Amino acid sequence: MVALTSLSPAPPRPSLTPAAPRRRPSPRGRTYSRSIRILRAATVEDAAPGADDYHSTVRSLNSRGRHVPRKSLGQNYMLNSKVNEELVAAAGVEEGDVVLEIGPGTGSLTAALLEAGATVFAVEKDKHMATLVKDRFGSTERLKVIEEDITKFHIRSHFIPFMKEKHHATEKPAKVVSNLPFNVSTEVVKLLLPMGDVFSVVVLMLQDEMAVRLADASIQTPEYRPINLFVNFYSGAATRVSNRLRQQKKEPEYKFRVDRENFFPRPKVDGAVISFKLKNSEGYPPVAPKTFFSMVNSAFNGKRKMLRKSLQHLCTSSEIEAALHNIGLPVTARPSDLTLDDFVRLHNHLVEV
Ligand SMILES: C[S@@+](CC[C@H](N)C(=O)[O-])C[C@H]1O[C@@H](n2cnc3c(N)ncnc32)[C@H](O)[C@@H]1O
Repeated sequence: MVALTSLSPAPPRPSLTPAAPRRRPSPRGRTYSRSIRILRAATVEDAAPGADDYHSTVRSLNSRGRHVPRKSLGQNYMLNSKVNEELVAAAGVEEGDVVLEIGPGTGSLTAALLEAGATVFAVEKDKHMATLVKDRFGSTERLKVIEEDITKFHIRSHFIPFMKEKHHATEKPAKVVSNLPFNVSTEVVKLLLPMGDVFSVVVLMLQDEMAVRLADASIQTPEYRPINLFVNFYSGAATRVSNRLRQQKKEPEYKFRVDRENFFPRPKVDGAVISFKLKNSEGYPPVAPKTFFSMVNSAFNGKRKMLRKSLQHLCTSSEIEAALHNIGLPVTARPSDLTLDDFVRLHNHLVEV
């Protein structure tokens, strides 16, 4: 039986010493990793119906022939129903909410969302898991399962009509709650954050390291990257009041760490839950996102270079120096010295040149 550890609060984040994988010889003389051994052993276990613990997860996986979790699809299933409940609570899901869930897997988080009274639109890439989750909740009208790859799926054209139908006349925005496959998390974050007209809150289980980088990276640190500017552009408090509000409540919010022992099979890294409050377009900085992020990416291509050098394809270095001077920054500034507001002002000065 795998040991489940409880949720760990966000700060401080103690470092964990990963347990050495236990191995035992297989009947054919090969060795199985611990997770596969657990999968085999559990087929004979009796699980409490409906409980999303280790036994029921494995039972679901075995229900239509033995299904070995696929690493390429980031199939690390949640064993701890408490974590699912915390994910649902982090998004403030309530009766009547419409929620997008990416990768329902065995449906353990889906069950917690339905239990909270939500209507769920679930997108699952694995045909086997999509069928499994459809079978599990077959009779409810509060669930739609689509077998698709979220990175290729046109969310707007499928989700908005569903949301309108389920919300009837209300204008209430939807939410996203998901235990994401770690391998597509950056792509999914980039896909979802600019959708503030559809979603108010996005709560995701990510790799802990990524959640920390998104929530904590500040200027003049090596972790500060274009993705942090992207996150601040599309989520958090509106720019005009951002600095003051951010001091009151950090955005995005790192909610809690989830030890790797809570997943099956156990990944090599811990997970963490992060919450983004999406802005709608009135809250975006006053720039065209396409040209703005093209400038930001160019600036960070030469991360250690001064902006007067790395942005030379846009303007002459003296024009860049003048723009930096005009916005109150040293002419020798590097990209990691600039906040989102600084970049916006620099962009607008350079565009006007
Ligand atoms: C980390 S598991 C989470 C499963 C379940 N929600 C849970 O908490 O146990 C990720 C799930 O996402 C699915 N998945 C992987 N890549 C996907 C993609 N590109 N689009 C949609 N689903 C995907 C996997 O098949 C798997 O079911």
